[in-house]
Amino acid sequence: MATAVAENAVIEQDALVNGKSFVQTAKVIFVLGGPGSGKGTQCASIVEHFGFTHLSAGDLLRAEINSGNENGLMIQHMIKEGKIVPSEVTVKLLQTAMYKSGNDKFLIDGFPRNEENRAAFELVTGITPEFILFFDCPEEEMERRLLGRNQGRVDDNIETIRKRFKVFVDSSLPVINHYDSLGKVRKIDAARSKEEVFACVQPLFVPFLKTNA
Ligand SMILES: Nc1ncnc2c1ncn2[C@@H]1O[C@H](COP(=O)(O)OP(=O)(O)OP(=O)(O)O)[C@@H](O)[C@H]1O
Ligand SMILES: Nc1ccn([C@H]2C[C@H](O)[C@@H](COP(=O)(O)O)O2)c(=O)n1
Ligand SMILES: [Mg+2]
Repeated sequence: MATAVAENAVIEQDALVNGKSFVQTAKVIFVLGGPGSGKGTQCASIVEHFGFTHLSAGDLLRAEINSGNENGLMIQHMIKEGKIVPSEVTVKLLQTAMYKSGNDKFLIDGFPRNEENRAAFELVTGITPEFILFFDCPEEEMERRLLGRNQGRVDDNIETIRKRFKVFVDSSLPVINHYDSLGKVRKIDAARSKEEVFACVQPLFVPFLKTNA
């Protein structure tokens, strides 16, 4: 409870930065793609070259499990089952992380995962994404990568992986299609090497480099 109050204070305090609201200055790119398509891997390279803050919704939720917070057990269960955690939890975590970062350029990885995520983020933050970076990869390749990832994730087992694939097709692809209808999707063939994928990603971020002019 005390933590929630403190986090709200951070958000309210930071409503204006240099006379501009955070919403007016923040640049957000949603990074989407199936489980194992390489979102986290590519985000790490984008951060290195373009100074974005990388916020993985999955990582924030996993951190919450270990924080002793009241939602921890619920989140753990949802992740083990490959299900999507209620938006009010995830949006709050993202919002807090954005304000705390002090940055104004964000890669939001693995979010929005469904229509509820999308609508809640837009309603609560008022932020419209610059574009959606979509890593398109066949399931067989994603499955191979996830089974070889070896990071001790409770959801990197074949049973949960199959559930996550189904949730991606049923709930996440419609969100990508929604943004596509608005002309906001930048689709990348993610079935190639990490370097080849990044070579396609890089030009999309050049406009976000700060110039001295
Ligand atoms: N282009 C690639 N070629 C081969 N392996 C890759 C490629 N990109 C990432 N990987 C590997 O695949 C695994 C999954 O990558 P990563 O964690 O970036 O995927 P993700 O989309 O973030 O997955 P999740 O949705 O489960 O978090 C990692 O072990 C990573 O090293
Ligand atoms: N918007 C989100 C993002 C993630 N989760 C949960 C459910 C996912 O299977 C899990 C792992 O996410 P990943 O690290 O693969 O991006 O986290 C969610 O509920 N809502
Ligand atoms: Mg990831």
